[in-house]
Amino acid sequence: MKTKDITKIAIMISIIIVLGFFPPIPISLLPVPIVIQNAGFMLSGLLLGKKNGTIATVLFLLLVAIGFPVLAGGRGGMMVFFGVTAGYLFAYPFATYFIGWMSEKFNSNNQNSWYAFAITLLFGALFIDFCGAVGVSILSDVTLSKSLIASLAFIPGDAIKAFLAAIIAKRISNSLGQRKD
Ligand SMILES: O=C(O)CCCC[C@@H]1SC[C@@H]2NC(=O)N[C@@H]21
Repeated sequence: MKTKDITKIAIMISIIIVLGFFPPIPISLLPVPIVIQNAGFMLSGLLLGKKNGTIATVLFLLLVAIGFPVLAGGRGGMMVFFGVTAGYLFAYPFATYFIGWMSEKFNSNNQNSWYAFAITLLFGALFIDFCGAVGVSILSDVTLSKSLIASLAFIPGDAIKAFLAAIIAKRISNSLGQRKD
């Protein structure tokens, strides 16, 4: 792996950590808060692609697992992977991979923001919210149907994050593309 790739991965992990500084907002419908940090996994796939993006996401989750309090709300440790939000955490690397894979295959350099938005909405929002809702129903006393219906509350916010991630990815890809190094 090149130094450039390692640097990009390190920067992306830092971005995901910084996004975790925004305090989670609890909702009454589910024992799962609104967070900003999930936008980091969208950006990871769009900007770094399937391989490096997934490495960044997995390394971030490893930091969480070994106890660094870098998850939204300052949480960390193995227990979060058995907690009520575990479905979301396990979905994050797959979402990053799918976003990276689809954007590399059909939208190199994130030139078409609408396409980037569509795949980010599909995998970064709907897929994660679905896996998370299934996890909530397994790991709490909320039924699957209630969990799925309540998860609809996340969709507007996650759609806005997907839209912003697509715009940011295009701007960054454009400005890096213009550099001569
Ligand atoms: O930090 C955690 O333990 C995971 C939190 C997961 C929150 C999920 S991510 C998708 C959906 N959108 C949100 O804003 N919150 C939930």
